[in-house]
Amino acid sequence: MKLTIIGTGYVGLVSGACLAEVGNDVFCLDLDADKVAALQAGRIPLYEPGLTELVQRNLAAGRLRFSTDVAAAVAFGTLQIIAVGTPASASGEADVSQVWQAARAIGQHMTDYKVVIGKSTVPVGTADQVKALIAAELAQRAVVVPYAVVSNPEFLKEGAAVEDFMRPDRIILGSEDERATLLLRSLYQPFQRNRERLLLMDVRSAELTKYAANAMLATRISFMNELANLAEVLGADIEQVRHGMGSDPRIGYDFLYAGLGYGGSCFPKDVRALRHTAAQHEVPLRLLGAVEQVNRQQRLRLVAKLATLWGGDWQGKRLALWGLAFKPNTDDMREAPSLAIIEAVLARGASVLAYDPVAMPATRALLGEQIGYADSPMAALHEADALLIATEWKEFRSPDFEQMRALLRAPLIMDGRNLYEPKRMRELGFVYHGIGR
Ligand SMILES: NC(=O)C1=CN([C@@H]2O[C@H](COP(=O)(O)OP(=O)(O)OC[C@H]3O[C@@H](n4cnc5c(N)ncnc54)[C@H](O)[C@@H]3O)[C@@H](O)[C@H]2O)C=CC1
Ligand SMILES: O=C(O)[C@H]1O[C@H](OP(=O)(O)OP(=O)(O)OC[C@H]2O[C@@H](n3ccc(=O)[nH]c3=O)[C@H](O)[C@@H]2O)[C@H](O)[C@@H](O)[C@@H]1O
Repeated sequence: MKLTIIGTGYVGLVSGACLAEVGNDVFCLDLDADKVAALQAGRIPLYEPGLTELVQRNLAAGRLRFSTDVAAAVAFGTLQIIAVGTPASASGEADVSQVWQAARAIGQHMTDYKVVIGKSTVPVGTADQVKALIAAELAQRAVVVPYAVVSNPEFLKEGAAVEDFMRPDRIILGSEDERATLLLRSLYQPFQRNRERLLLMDVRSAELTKYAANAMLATRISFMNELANLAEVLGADIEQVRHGMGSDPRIGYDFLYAGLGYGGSCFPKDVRALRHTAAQHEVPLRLLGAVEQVNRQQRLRLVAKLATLWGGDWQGKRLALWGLAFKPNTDDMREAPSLAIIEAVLARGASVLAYDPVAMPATRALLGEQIGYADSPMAALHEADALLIATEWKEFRSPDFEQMRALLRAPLIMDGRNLYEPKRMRELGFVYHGIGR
């Protein structure tokens, strides 16, 4: 099939590369000329396991192309997949201006049947507005061209994006147009393995499903973080509680890890956007208000603990920080808990020496030399008064504890991801604080 992806960010690039991999002819449009030039040369502007090989292979095979040419992009695909950003605006509302821009471009240039597919996460009603915007552009041009608008939200996770796209748990399709539904069924047929994974529903329900899923996962995380704080004062261990809870199939093990709160480009903005939509319709989502509040506090949980340990005396202290990215296997720093931690530590007058296997360039672009960057986890410990772990990268799981103790000025570990066994750490001579244990 010939298809166009509008917006070649995380979702657009992964979708485009995966759809090309199964044999489609894919045209990726982006307005960012530098990004497009890099992609044309096979350079990927983000860190995502497996993506570089996938893009290079499909570029070489001629199934994948990158361009800034809007007219050519609209002319190319029968399917026009909108995957532009929908960041939070100051009020928390999703800013859908990039979606409007994409819709207008389609209306301005289309000359034959198009299925416009909303893949960006957008408030309920956006597909209807996209439809109206295209209609207005066609009216302006005084032409009649048939088209359908459907909703097909994306559920991939950063760090496992290629795998998630290639083997989705489910594909949500909001479509009220039979011809469009048939085309999308055949587009996704190669990704369905042994069973039907495509759930067909009306457009508004599909748009809401995306927010509902992210809000539910964020709720589980805040629930566990709040419970962890209780476990700590009760002398229980949240890790053991997590195992006990997860073994009930009605609860399940996924997304029950207590930690430093959720970050990333989606949970924070989507929870906010859903609350905003609800408030607009005077249906307050009280639970989600608490989910956000718990999350904000959780990011600084270990800084607050450090404050009780260090008292008011932070001047001249140095914190070693392992992990900057909001989660492992990505260099994405959007809403990373590490940023809130760094800000609080610097504000109190201490310094930070950080190490992250991939996110240091992205952090430097944001923070410059406000913090130091180490070449290795061990180098970050040099003359540090404590180590704080903010991201559970695999390479932090089994370090040389003897060497760590020798390097740290004080053997204090604040483990925001519960990587180690508290008892063992104490036996090794560390003062060890995890989350909820
Ligand atoms: N990042 C993720 O893991 C996931 C994101 N989503 C949703 O997918 C959408 C896209 O997210 P990301 O890929 O992270 O965004 P992003 O910000 O990484 O990429 C968006 C891209 O669109 C381009 N763009 C903006 N306006 C354009 C236009 N009019 N024409 C062509 N290109 C344009 C930008 O230059 C940028 O490269 C958002 O709605 C997000 O909520 C959904 C699932 C997962
Ligand atoms: O809409 C989106 O963009 C995506 O948002 C999340 O994906 P992502 O943000 O890439 O990463 P997650 O693995 O979900 O982690 C999000 C945050 O929650 C935290 N988390 C996750 C799981 C857990 O048990 N505890 C926990 O604190 C992570 O550390 C991270 O900061 C969803 O998992 C995807 O399904 C969705 O498509």
